[in-house]
Parts: sequence; C-alpha cells; structure tokens
Amino acid sequence: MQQEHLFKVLVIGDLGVGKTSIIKRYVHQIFSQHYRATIGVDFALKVLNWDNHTVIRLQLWDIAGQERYGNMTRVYYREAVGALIVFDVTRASTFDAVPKWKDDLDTKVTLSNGKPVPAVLLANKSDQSRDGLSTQIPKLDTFCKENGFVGWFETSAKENTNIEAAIRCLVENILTHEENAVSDSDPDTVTLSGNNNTKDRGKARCSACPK
Ligand SMILES: Nc1nc2c(ncn2[C@@H]2O[C@H](COP(=O)(O)OP(=O)(O)OP(=O)(O)O)[C@@H](O)[C@H]2O)c(=O)[nH]1
Repeated sequence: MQQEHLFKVLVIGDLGVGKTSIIKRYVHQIFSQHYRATIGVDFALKVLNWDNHTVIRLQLWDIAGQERYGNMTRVYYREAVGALIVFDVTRASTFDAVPKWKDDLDTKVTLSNGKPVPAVLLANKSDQSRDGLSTQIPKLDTFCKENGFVGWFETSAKENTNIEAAIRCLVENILTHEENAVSDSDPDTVTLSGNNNTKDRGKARCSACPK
C-alpha cells in the first residue's frame, strides 16, 4: 500500500547565508550569484519517491534572515516537523547566531509528543575559504551534541555539495520520530527504510545514517 507524508520543513539562519540558494538548488537544480533578500517567507515543494511504497511531500519554508529580529517566526514555525539551520562559513557572525536560531525554534515549536523538532546544521558556501571558522568546523560534532542538532553537513549551493545528503538525513530523522510517535499508539506500525545512496562529497555527520 502506498504511504504519503506531508512534512513541513523550515530553512532558517542569518541574512544571506544561502537559504534560498539551497532550496533553489535542491528543488530546481539552479544557482544564481545574484542576491535578493527574502521578505517574510517563501515556499517550495519537493516530492520525493522515498521508496517503492512511500511518497514524501516536503514543504520547504524559506524564512527571511531578517526575521530573527521580528515576531513572525512563531507563526511561520507552526506545525513544522523539521528544520535546516544554515550558516555561512565565510562569516563567523552567522555561526555565532546558530544557537539563537536553535533557541528560537525550540521555544516556538515542538513535535506533538513535546520533543524538539529534528534540526540539521548546514555549514554553507564550502566552496569558499572558511576564514574565521577554521577552528570551529572540526568541532562541529561536539557543537551539534551540545546544541541538539541531529547532524551537520558542509554544503555548497553553488557546487551542489551535500545538499541532498543533508535533507535526506533530516527526512530520515523525521521518519524515525514519526514511527516512534505512531508506534506509541499503534503496535502494528510498519518500519520504513531510507535510501542511503549518495554521491555527495564533503564532511558530514548524520545520526540516522549508517557510519
Ligand atoms: N559561493 C557561494 N555563494 C553562495 C552559496 N549559497 C549562496 N550563495 C550566495 O550568497 C548570497 C545570498 O544567498 P541567498 O540564498 O539569497 O541567502 P538567504 O539566506 O536566502 O538570504 P535572506 O533571504 O536575506 O535571508 C547570494 O549572492 C548567493 O549567490 C554557496 O554555496 N557558495
């Protein structure tokens, strides 16, 4: 029997870190150097044929970086089941803002069982030099454990590095949470298996993926 899921996923992080570019690369396979700030929120939909009997509709919410200083995020975050938090490896201030974005997320939305929504950290623009962040990147495993991220990936929207892998990691974690939530009430739950094929390069860690 065919299973369908609709997952609302937030893409958040400071101004200009590459949120829109990551979504455009993932959904439309395009990249542009041209920067146009997102105002408020934008949306994109990606349909994934996850396996032979599972279709996933990913509703990606591209939230403007400037919203960190606004009050709208509570409205945007409602009913989200996962998040990508993005920083720019060329600007340390965008990494310093990551715990603020994570706090914002965790205080404004939780899963139906009260647990935090799974979040994956993206170190974007990995095609550029890491400037002030060269000492932090090797410590991202520890940073993720301390800040409650399920995994992290060095990504490049420009070169299409690790974006599919990062989103697959997030979806695997969302599915795991869903299974746990359903199996609490339904002992006949079917276990889903993810697709782990990847050609992506770059450093990464995902708690739901085989090591
Ligand atoms: N070199 C490089 N540039 C990138 C990458 N991703 C995004 N950019 C550039 O960074 C700039 C900002 O990208 P956006 O995707 O608009 O950033 P954003 O996070 O959506 O910005 P806001 O909507 O203002 O929050 C653009 O000029 C992009 O071309 C990347 O992986 N590598």
